[in-house]
Amino acid sequence: MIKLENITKKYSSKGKEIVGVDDVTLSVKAGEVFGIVGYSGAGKSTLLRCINLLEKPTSGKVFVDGVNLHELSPKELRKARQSIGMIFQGFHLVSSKTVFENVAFALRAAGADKKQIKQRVEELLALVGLEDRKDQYPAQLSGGQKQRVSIARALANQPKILLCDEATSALDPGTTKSILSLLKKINKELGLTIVVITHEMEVVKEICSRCAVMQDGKVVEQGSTYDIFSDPSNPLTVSFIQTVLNFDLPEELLGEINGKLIRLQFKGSIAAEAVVSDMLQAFQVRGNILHGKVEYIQSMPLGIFILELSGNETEVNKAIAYLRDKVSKVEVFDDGSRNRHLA
Ligand SMILES: Nc1ncnc2c1ncn2[C@@H]1O[C@H](COP(=O)(O)OP(=O)(O)OP(=O)(O)O)[C@@H](O)[C@H]1O
Repeated sequence: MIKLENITKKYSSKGKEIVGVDDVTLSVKAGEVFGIVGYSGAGKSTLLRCINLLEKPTSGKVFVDGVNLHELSPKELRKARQSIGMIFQGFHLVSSKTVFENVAFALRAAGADKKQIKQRVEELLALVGLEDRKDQYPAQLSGGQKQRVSIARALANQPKILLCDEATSALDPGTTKSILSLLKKINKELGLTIVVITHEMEVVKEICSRCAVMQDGKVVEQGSTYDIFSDPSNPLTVSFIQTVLNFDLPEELLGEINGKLIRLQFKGSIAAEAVVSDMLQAFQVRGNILHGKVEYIQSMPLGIFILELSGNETEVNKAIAYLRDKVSKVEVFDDGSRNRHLA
C-alpha cells in the first residue's frame, strides 16, 4: 500500500545541513497498522509527512497504492491526498466551529451537498462515539474527545490510509488506551491502513502488527512487533523494549541472592511452570522463581521468568543447558550484572 524507497530529507539551517531522514526504505502492507518508533529528533514526523508529500523528500521515491506520487500533477496530488487522512498530537481543530462543522468542513471542501454532509457527519460521529456532542465547541471537550473529532474529520472522505502523528502523546494513559482501541476498531471495520509514529513502545505493542525503529534519521531495525519484542537486535530497540518489559528486582531481594540469576523467555504457548518443575526434578538444584509475567503482543504470549538457581555448580550448569534446550532464550546474570535491568 505504501512503499518508501531510499527516502532522504535534508534541511539547511544557518548554513548547516541537517539530515532529517537518511536513506529510509520500508513498505506498509494494505490493512495493517504499522508503527514508527524513535526518540525526539529521530526523523519520525519528517518521514510520516513524506508519505503524503507534505514534506518533499530531497531524494527517493514514494509510492501509494502503486502510484509514484512524484509523477502526479498538483491536481492529481491533491486528489491522492484525499485518500490519506492525518491526525496530530495537537488535534488541529478549528476552535470557532462546532464538532459538526469541524467534520463537515472536510466534506464541503470535497464538494459534498448539504444532505450528504449531514448524513456522513452523523455516521462519523457515531463511529467515534460522539453523537451527542455535535453542537459543542472544541474548548468544551476533553483531549480524548478532541482526538475523536479529528479522527472523524480525517475519515470524512473515506481515505484508505490514516497517518497518526503522535496522536496519543498528549493524552493520559486511560484515554490513550481508548483512542488506540478506536484506531484498532477503524482498522478492522473499515480495513484502513494505519501508520502511527510514537516515542512509546507501549503504543506499538498495543496496536501495531509491524514496526520500524528510527535513530538519527535512519531505520535501525524493522520487523513484526512480536519478533522485535522477543528478539530485539539493535541496542536502541532493546532500550525501547525495556520500557515495556522491564523487571527491576528490588535491591533487598538482590542482596539475598546466593545462586545464579537466570532470565527465561518463553515464546508462544510453552508452559513455563512445567518446564521449570521438570528441570527441578531432573537435576540436583534448588530453584526460586523471583518474577514471572506473560505479556500479550499482538495476541501472542511472551513469557518472561526470572529465577535463582543454586546448588552444585556442575548440576546448575546442566540445568541451565537443559533450559536452553527447552525455551526460546536463557540469559544468565553473573554477580557483577545482577543490578542491570532484567528485561
Ligand atoms: N523544517 C525543518 N527545518 C530544519 N530542520 C528540521 C525541520 N524539520 C525537522 N528538522 C530536523 O530534522 C530532524 C528530525 O526531526 P523530526 O521532527 O522528523 O523528528 P521526530 O522523530 O519526529 O521528533 P519529534 O517527535 O520531536 O518531532 C531533527 O533534527 C529536526 O531538528
